[in-house]
Amino acid sequence: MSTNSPRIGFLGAGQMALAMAHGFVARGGVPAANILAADPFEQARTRFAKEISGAKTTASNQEVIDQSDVVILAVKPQMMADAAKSLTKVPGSCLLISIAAGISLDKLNSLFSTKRIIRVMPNTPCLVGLSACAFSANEGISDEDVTLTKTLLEATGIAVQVPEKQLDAVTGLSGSGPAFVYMMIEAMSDAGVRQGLPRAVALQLAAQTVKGAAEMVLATGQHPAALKDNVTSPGGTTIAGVHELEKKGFRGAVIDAISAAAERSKELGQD
Ligand SMILES: NC(=O)C1=CN([C@@H]2O[C@H](COP(=O)(O)OP(=O)(O)OC[C@H]3O[C@@H](n4cnc5c(N)ncnc54)[C@H](O)[C@@H]3O)[C@@H](O)[C@H]2O)C=CC1
Ligand SMILES: O=C(O)[C@@H]1CCC=N1
Repeated sequence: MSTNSPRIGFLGAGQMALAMAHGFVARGGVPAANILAADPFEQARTRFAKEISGAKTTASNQEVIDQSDVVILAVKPQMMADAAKSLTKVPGSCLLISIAAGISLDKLNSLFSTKRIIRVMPNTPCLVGLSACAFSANEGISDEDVTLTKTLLEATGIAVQVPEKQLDAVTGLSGSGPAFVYMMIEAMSDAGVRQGLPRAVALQLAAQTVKGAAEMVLATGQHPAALKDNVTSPGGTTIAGVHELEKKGFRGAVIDAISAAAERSKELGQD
């Protein structure tokens, strides 16, 4: 993307802005000099400038809007109205991309007085090029804006377009999902330690097992249940563990966790 690379701005220079900017520069061919991030907190600006070497920062949201072709709205949902109020005008030349959980396109249209807006739900693995992003575009958005958004997101991993009504479910599944998987990895490595493995060995084996199992699902296209059956020998070790997980309601707990996160996303949109 380096020739005619867009100038990319961020309102909010926190975790997600850093993860996405890193992906754009490392894998999207966006020159760091094309990135400008605004944040009211000096500490956040300093960290952003240090981690995205060559990027610029400012305390002024309007400066970002005026100097960018694409602006990622990367503030917490509760701060979105304040961020919008800090702007005098959003020029038509600027495409807005909101990554805030729960905030609908309708709400964003009214806050920012523009309809050139796309709503995205990314996740933190943007940082390592393995994000799972979904997005929905405002009615009337041009194909060029959709293609540009998809190209930028694909520099951080994968990007799928979904109807907006599915974005709360996406938020529960892949937006919040990394946290649930980290808990699983932590629990697996604790179990290894309990069985006598050194912590570093247990953690490495747990993380690689999750990565390898995920890759098997993606690379083979086989149903996870079939892949599970391949691991599960008659009268063997795996079925003993599967029985414990079923007794403890593992599937129900995962379904409830993702449903609770999706419900919270809906609530955030109504606040
Ligand atoms: N952390 C995650 O895993 C994910 C977060 N998101 C969404 O991304 C957004 C950002 O989340 P994080 O990066 O985790 O939060 P964060 O708290 O790390 O970053 C937000 C930044 O916004 C700044 N800020 C506050 N008020 C501002 C204003 N008026 N103008 C400009 N900047 C302002 C804060 O100082 C902070 O540095 C949220 O809306 C969240 O729903 C979406 C997907 C995943
Ligand atoms: O916890 C949150 O609200 C954000 C949105 C998705 C992941 N983190």
